[in-house]
Amino acid sequence: MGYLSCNADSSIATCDPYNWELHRKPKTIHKKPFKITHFSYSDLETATNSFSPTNFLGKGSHGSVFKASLHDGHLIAAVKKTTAPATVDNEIEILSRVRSPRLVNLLGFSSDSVGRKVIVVEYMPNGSLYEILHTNSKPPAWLTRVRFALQVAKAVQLLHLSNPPVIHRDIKSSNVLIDGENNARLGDFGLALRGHVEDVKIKCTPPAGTMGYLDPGYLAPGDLSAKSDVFSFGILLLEIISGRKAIDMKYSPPSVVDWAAPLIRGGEYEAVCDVRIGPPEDAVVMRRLAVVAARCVRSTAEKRPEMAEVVECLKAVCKRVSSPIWNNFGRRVGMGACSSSQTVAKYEPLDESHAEIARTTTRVGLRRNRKVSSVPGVDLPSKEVDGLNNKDQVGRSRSVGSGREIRSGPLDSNLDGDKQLGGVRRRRVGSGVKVPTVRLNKSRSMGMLRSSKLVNDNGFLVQFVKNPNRKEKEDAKLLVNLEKRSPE
Ligand SMILES: Nc1ncnc2c1ncn2[C@@H]1O[C@H](COP(=O)(O)OP(=O)(O)OP(=O)(O)O)[C@@H](O)[C@H]1O
Repeated sequence: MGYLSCNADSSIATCDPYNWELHRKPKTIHKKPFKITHFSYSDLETATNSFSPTNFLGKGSHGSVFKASLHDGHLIAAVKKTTAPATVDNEIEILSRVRSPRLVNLLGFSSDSVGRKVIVVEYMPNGSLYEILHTNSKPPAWLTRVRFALQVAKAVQLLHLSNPPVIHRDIKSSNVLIDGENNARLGDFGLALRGHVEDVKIKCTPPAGTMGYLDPGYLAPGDLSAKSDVFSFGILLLEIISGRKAIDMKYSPPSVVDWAAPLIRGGEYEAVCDVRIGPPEDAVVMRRLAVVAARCVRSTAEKRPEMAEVVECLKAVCKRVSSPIWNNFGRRVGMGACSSSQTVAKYEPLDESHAEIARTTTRVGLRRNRKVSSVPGVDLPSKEVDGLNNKDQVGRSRSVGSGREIRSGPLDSNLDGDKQLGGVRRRRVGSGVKVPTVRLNKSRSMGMLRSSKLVNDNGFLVQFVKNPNRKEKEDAKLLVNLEKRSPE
């Protein structure tokens, strides 16, 4: 069973955005129907200077993206040429049914002389969140980070509230693009699935995603739920807070969740903030961001919050960051309040030596995240996770960049530095909760890493409320509220 595929022409012909019902319509949905254009390929060739290097915007795991100037320069678009036709069909099918200012929207499509489809989407002139966080010389300030986090959370919420829901399956910083008004938008729907989790289509689609962001509990088609997106969003949030990549071999542990989870659990919220900008002035901001990220990456999917809850939490955080004077009024009286812009300026990049010292010292190399995707024809496990044994398999497709095959045999796991190869096994941990442990081989295991401590303690929030004296009342209330909605 492979990617979802559909005939683009027919999917577009039958597409009607008015039928895109939502359980609860977020304000961001466009009410008007939108037009998907079938561009002539020669027009796209002209618009991209024959897909010339000067128009090249970037390369992903399935193809390249070019800037196109259409309609006499009145429409600037991005044209994606891909080597994986199924992902294009899927992206066209899904994006023709949903549209929002929070998404990189579909403008149209075309086919070359041999029938390979290309997809035309809105052009995002300000790069990706990955670049902003990891390659730009000036790291973004807290307000920018929180805004981006909120905007992505809204995008994911919108997808999950659609009817039928859309599960993106590939939320990561390189799929968050920044538009001309400096707003974050979620793009790349090549792996997205539209439907209810009990639908045969979803039940038959092998797991896919990107190493480092992939829900460790998503091992078989039947494991998929919107909570897998919540997990990936949690990793993205940790990345936004810390400025660390989802997986970075410069650090030990390389996985951002394995590094951040114990710190957050121990109440060391500021330890996970990006050392280049220091913690936000308002300590509550850091605490809330860390708590919500930690909840999103909980190993038990049911215990993760819904995106609606994450959105509400981030909205509140956004308010606090954008109005620091009001929020910190009590604290600042007598200390001299500073303006919002001053607050931001205070945490602009520290000098390089400071940042260097503050970083973890175990640097062993650099590695980009890899996309793993469904492989047609892979023999999938029929049993539930509880019954996984050595014969169970999850298909993995080619890795990004390296062009090497990722094992499609039994998964190897790497937990607590365990480097053994082998099949899927189970571990019983402190809380008595059974957790499937998946072995990845040494060089490819990072995406499946997770904190055993996180599992052992069976959740962060229990830890947080152990020492209520150290927390502000308001935070305690927040945690209790969050926990109530996601009972143990
Ligand atoms: N709409 C767009 N506007 C501007 N640049 C874009 C747009 N879409 C993609 N890009 C650029 O092209 C690059 C490749 O995008 P693509 O979606 O193919 O892959 P990716 O998300 O980086 O990786 P992967 O394929 O593994 O998800 C992006 O990193 C980005 O720099």
